[in-house]
Amino acid sequence: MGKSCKVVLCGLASVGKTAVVEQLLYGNHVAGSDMIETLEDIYIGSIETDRGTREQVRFYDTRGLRDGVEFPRHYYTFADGFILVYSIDSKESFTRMEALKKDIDRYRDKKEVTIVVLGNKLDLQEHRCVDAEVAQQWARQEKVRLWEVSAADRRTLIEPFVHLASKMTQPQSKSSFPLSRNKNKGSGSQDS
Ligand SMILES: Nc1nc2c(ncn2[C@@H]2O[C@H](COP(=O)(O)OP(=O)(O)OP(=O)(O)O)[C@@H](O)[C@H]2O)c(=O)[nH]1
Repeated sequence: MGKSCKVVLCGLASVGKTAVVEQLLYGNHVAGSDMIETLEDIYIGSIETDRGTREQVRFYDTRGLRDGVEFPRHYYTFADGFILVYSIDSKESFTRMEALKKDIDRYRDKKEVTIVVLGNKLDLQEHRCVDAEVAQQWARQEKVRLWEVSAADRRTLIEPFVHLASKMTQPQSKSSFPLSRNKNKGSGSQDS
């Protein structure tokens, strides 16, 4: 088991942040169940990576953003990863998520954080307000991965969380230290 990574879940209120993390870890969220407003909850999970290792992840489920509620700045600097959640039936939640991504880029002082975006409530197709292709195009521009998921269907959550855990714990490539013990010039390579 490697080091524990810190992942912050954030987004507009009621988009399903708690539902997503509880469905992933416990498999017991029933969509539409009574909601309890989160202040901050911490979940510890063991997530499998695409290398077959298991990594311990601390999920910080944050207070949902509402009018007049700013996302606390300290999260920007201490997280190793972010899960930005919007709901496909709410354009406002997408706009708020975009603003969060901008603020992460502006305020994080770590060189690298992994960001995964979830368009939740995929089961509410008939109420869709955020176009899937427009969302994917935005994600490509921002160089982040985006999945549409439903907290009601745990299978939709596996791929994004495996991706997140794998990226956050990716071993440093040897080639990122190009000149150590190597007298040949120009032998370095760039991380993709
Ligand atoms: N249909 C449907 N409902 C969902 C889904 N995910 C969450 N919900 C419902 O949406 C409501 C809000 O879910 P929460 O998980 O409490 O949302 P949250 O973002 O954690 O809310 P705050 O803590 O207030 O920010 C609850 O009634 C959930 O059951 C989903 O994928 N589909």
